Amino acid sequence: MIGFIGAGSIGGAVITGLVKNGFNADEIIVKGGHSNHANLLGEQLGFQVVKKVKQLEDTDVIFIAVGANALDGVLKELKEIVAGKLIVAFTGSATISHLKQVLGDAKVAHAIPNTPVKVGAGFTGITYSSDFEDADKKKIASIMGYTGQLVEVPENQLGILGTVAGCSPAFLDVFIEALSDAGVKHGLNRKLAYDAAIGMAIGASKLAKQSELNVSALKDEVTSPGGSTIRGVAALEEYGFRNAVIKAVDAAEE
Ligand SMILES: NC(=O)C1=CN([C@@H]2O[C@H](COP(=O)(O)OP(=O)(O)OC[C@H]3O[C@@H](n4cnc5c(N)ncnc54)[C@H](OP(=O)(O)O)[C@@H]3O)[C@@H](O)[C@H]2O)C=CC1
Ligand SMILES: O=C(O)[C@@H]1CCC=N1
Repeated sequence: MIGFIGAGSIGGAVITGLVKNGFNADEIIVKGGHSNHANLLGEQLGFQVVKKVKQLEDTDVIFIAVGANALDGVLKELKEIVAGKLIVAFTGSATISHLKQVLGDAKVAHAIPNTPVKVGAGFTGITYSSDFEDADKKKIASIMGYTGQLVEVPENQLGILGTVAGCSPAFLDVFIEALSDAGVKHGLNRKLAYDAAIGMAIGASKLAKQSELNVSALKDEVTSPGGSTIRGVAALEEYGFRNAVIKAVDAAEE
């Protein structure tokens, strides 16, 4: 059995990705928050929702998906049942040392998933406490594997990895929205403009993933000499697109 504390944006996305990709909903127990959100998701996906952290006693892995303001309250309750369990916190501000300090001897991990976990195409960075054994890591990997890729990194790289993979779905969504706005400005209807922009993002990402060429060379393949694309690339540079992306990551990191 696995447990979740919190089923908001990221908790809900991970749970949805698990269930939609074949993880048995009967093996999931969720401790919800103050709203009805966890109950509604539970009705949709078929997992059990409980009112107290203590009711997660029979689980062997617990994912914490609450925000920073609720973390310490949750950890305090968790301490009573933590023995022998693996604890994985998604809370952005959590650190291994803080989790260890409050939970004592528990094996803890800090992970930053991204919202594409919801469709099994996620990219999650994770850092484990030093007492995590290979079998423990395999157990977490076998669960998170339902939601996409899981990559272990040292704790000092988890923040930036979480920004590059975890915040950036919002950056890409803004790009897709802007591209579709431009299509509408030039006469496409909104649905076709979104279909084209999203279809391109999926296709170009798939090509970048599968091709032996790096993205710079893939860009070169699109930019015909004297053609329209290089003029668009030049305009992106003129308006500081590359720097805007770097500044967005800087801002998120701060
Ligand atoms: N959104 C994302 O893409 C990502 C978020 N994160 C991190 O995950 C954390 C949560 O973010 P996000 O999901 O966006 O935020 P949300 O506000 O969407 O979700 C937080 C959830 O926690 C629930 N909650 C609060 N207190 C408790 C409690 N005591 N017991 C059980 N549940 C509780 C809330 O339930 P209710 O509203 O019902 O009270 C809410 O559904 C943040 O620290 C964020 O940095 C990490 C990676 C990606
Ligand atoms: O905005 C946030 O705080 C979280 C962290 C990664 C994605 N969303």
